[in-house]
Amino acid sequence: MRWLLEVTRPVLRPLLGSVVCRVVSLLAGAALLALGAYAVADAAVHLSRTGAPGALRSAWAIVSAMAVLALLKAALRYAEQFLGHLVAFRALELLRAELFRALLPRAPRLSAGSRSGDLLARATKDIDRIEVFFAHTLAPAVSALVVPAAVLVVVSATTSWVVALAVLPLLAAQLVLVPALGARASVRASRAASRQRAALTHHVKDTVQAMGDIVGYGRERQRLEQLAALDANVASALRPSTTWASLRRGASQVLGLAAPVVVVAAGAGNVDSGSVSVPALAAAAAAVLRLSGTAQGAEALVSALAPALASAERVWEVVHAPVERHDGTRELSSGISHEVLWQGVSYTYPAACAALDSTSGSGSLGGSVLPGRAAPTADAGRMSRAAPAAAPALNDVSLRARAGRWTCVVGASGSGKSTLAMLVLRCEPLGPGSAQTGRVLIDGIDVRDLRTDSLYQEVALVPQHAHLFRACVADNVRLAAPSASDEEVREACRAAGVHEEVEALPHGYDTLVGERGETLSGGQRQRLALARALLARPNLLVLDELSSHLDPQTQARVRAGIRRYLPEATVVEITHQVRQSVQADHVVVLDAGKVVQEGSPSVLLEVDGPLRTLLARG
Ligand SMILES: Nc1ncnc2c1ncn2[C@@H]1O[C@H](COP(=O)(O)OP(=O)(O)OP(=O)(O)O)[C@@H](O)[C@H]1O
Repeated sequence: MRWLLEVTRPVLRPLLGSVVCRVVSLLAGAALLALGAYAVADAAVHLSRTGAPGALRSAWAIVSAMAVLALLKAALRYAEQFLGHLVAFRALELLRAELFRALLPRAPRLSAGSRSGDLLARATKDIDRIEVFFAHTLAPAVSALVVPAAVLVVVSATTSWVVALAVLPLLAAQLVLVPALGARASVRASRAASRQRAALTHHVKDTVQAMGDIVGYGRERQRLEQLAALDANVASALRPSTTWASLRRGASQVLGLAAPVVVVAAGAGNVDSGSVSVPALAAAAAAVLRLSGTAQGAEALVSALAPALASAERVWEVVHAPVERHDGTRELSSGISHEVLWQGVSYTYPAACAALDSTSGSGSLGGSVLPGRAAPTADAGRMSRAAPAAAPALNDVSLRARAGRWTCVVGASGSGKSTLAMLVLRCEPLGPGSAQTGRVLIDGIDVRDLRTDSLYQEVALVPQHAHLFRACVADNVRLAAPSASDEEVREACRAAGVHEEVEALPHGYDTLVGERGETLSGGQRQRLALARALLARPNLLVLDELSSHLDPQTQARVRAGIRRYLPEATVVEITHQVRQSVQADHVVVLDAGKVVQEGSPSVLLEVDGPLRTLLARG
């Protein structure tokens, strides 16, 4: 709560304005009802005493006063809603900015080790739910205290303190006892529901992304069943909260309706003795009746606050997740090609990450997203118990990629090639069970000691599955260098061997590539990602399976283009294409996380060793 108020400090003033408008509007509402009741009771008393209706003159005065009060109430209600929503949307903006600011120093590890659906749920739904706290909770809660107090003072002054005192316990119960009923259980249930909703979001996102496969393999029914199960989980997680909310609402209404009866009962004696008039008592009963809705704001506070706080907690977790590794302070010299040295490197993936990965396609039912944080759900507990200790992806690997040379790392699938590349850019996931020993050095500096901006300025990674944004081709390439001219973008695309294909698109470089580049072929996507990396003119280029979608001729053209564009850069290429690796300056063969052979390809091909075996396998 304190954190929420700190983040949203800039909106606290309009929030106060919204609270004041609500309080005055509710007081106007109570006065409106009281005035009406007073007028009716006065007329009834007059009728019973004289047998004739009251004077028209006072009726007009009362109707006019009521009209003014009604207009005032409407205007204030509008102002309250306007300010409340202004505050809410501005608060959402502040919270989203806070979340994204927190993600930056944790990226790219956070995305490498997290379930993106859960992260998405925190950034969208959870933050949206906090809106309730600002727009619909604070003002009602404050007015639930202030308005009854003010009304009781007026009741005491216009009738008797006995009447005010008699109704006080009912109001106190409505404001304090009722909201406390099941409050903790509601917060617990809301927390559980938030986690289940995140699992649901993740499942929906997975399903939408894999729609083609799901329909192709006829798995629609299973996916729908899993969706229904996740939906049922959300509902059952919410059940205690909704049950308590109904009980609170019922109790609050009973107390609210009992209050005017108590006013009448307590004031009857005073009426008999003549110290309180019937119209005054009727007005007091009406005002107290009007309070029942106001006091229900306290009960509504608990019902609305529980999910808002549970969501706030989930956002807080991301914002306050430890930055596992702080940025370094050293810089790489620019303008020279760099040497990379993996020195006795072993790396094991986080166990939870491996377990989550293995369940992601089957509608997994919860789990933590943050590397380094224990998953708080029962499911996640089950996962981590069930997760076997992961085998190291790299096992004491030592190798050197010489400055300005082209080094190819080859090996069977799963031998650890991509992991090797990931460690250079420090984007390996961290979390329980992850372990790295040894060092990765660029020009003799441990990559962990480097400043991130220096690392990313000098080193570019073209990953296996590069992300293309829903934007035009040119803007996708420009991600690496936003100020690059059209000609520079074209030049990078020429070097990546994709220029002609882009020109042939309906709008050339202005063609929208669709979500994740779905309107392009796999090979075109890869080469656009390469063009993006080239445009940054890195001095160390890491290519992860660049050629997997390319025919041998295109591969040769792309390799020549890279060399022409970056003649001095060090290139580390991770590839399955053993045949193409023989064109490199240096080849490293990995097997089960270990280097089993390395050297110049011409020398390696002369001996009957792992490279020749891989080559023979094709
Ligand atoms: N995010 C991850 N979480 C857990 N284990 C992982 C993760 N990524 C890779 N691994 C495991 O680490 C090992 C090495 O994987 P890596 O991707 O480095 O191999 P690779 O040689 O690049 O494979 P491929 O050629 O198929 O891409 C594999 O056993 C793989 O299952």
